[in-house]
Amino acid sequence: MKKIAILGSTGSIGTQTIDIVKEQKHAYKVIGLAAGKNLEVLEQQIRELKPQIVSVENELLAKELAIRIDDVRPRVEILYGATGLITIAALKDVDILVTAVVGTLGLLPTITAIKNGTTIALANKETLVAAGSIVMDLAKQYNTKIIPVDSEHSAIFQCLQGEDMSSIKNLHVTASGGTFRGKKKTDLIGVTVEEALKHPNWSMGAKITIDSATLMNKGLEVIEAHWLFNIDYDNIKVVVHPESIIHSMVEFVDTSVIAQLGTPNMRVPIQYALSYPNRLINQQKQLDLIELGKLHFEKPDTETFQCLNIAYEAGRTGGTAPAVMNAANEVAVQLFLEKRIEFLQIEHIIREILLRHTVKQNPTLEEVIEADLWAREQILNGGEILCKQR
Ligand SMILES: NC(=O)C1=CN([C@@H]2O[C@H](COP(=O)(O)OP(=O)(O)OC[C@H]3O[C@@H](n4cnc5c(N)ncnc54)[C@H](OP(=O)(O)O)[C@@H]3O)[C@@H](O)[C@H]2O)C=CC1
Ligand SMILES: CC(=O)[C@@H](O)[C@H](O)COP(=O)(O)O
Ligand SMILES: [Mn+2]
Repeated sequence: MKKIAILGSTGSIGTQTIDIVKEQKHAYKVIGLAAGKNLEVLEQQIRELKPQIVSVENELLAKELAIRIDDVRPRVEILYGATGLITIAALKDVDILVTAVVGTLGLLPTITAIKNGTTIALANKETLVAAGSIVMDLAKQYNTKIIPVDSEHSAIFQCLQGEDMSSIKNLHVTASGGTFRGKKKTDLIGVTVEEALKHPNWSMGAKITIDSATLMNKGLEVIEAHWLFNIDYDNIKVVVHPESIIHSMVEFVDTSVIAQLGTPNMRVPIQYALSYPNRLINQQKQLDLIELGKLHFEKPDTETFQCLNIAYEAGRTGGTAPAVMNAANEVAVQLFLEKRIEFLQIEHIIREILLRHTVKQNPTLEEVIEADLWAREQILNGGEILCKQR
């Protein structure tokens, strides 16, 4: 039986991970859970799974949770804040840590788990975007496995099993195109948060759904693929595939292309990350190609959705550029979700912050964190004019 801990247990990836754990009771035991604010869902998870230790966003929530679960036996240790996440990541007897929080909040717990030798099922792509070089170097140094959960990277990882990495010619990362696929810049003026949150194929958390609509999600995934598979940016291609059935492909030097297919369902890559190197029988819907009939492919519209090229550029620049881009994106998306800026301002803000930034090459972890905080501050404290621009 594998012991697991989940950071972000109440979110989209977190709750689906728990569905799998409940379905495969014989295979997994949850010993740690971390959530933000959603005490209702967390309480339910604690009652069902009886973890040893949990964490929430702040002290007040920790106190409220303690009252809610006062009757639960054996008693559950309750922590909070960044220390709570790091303490759970540092647990010695966890076999797999699922990192399913959003944003660079996941960085320090991931590094803690790597140093602990705990296998990571990585959903939290922002960690690799901000500090890919540091994270991958540490994983190598501590001989810690990082297994991708992100559907595209899980697909590539599956396609690469038993393959020689030197035989890879190109990675082909598929993109749904997001909710505004086919729209032009003028169509995007004044689009609402509600419209942007309607992903055509996947039901996901708010931040990644907006990232998908701007194509920044694909940009983040290109950088994630660069670090996970050690492939040059020139050899990572993005193809729009509106059905999200092919989750990504690997093209080899002999022109063969291997793809991984499935219905758009995150439970499959999550399950694979947990059961790797084995596959477990499950109750998920089987893909029916005859029912589907056709699959489509097109070039990404990088004129309308500029975030994809911004990410390629930041990735190629390297150093602190991806961390700054990622932090600017996190803040801009949050401002959009709070209806404080327009959809099109997201890419404008990211570009502007990158222009203001002096890139530091080969940054230390502290310098990455400093760059991340600098970008956030630029927008939130000095960005009045930036955010008002329409
Ligand atoms: N959703 C998906 O299908 C996919 C997601 N990913 C990636 O996985 C990650 C998670 O995404 P998703 O599940 O959609 O996000 P959600 O927004 O649905 O979930 C985020 C989780 O993080 C928790 N959280 C927020 N703040 C804190 C905090 N301060 N301390 C501890 N926990 C906190 C939330 O808790 P609470 O709700 O209790 O506040 C929630 O459990 C992202 O990096 C995303 O890019 C990758 C591929 C697919
Ligand atoms: C499910 C998953 O992995 C998401 O990252 C998904 O890929 C988002 O879809 P887009 O292709 O629209 O970005
Ligand atoms: Mn993805």
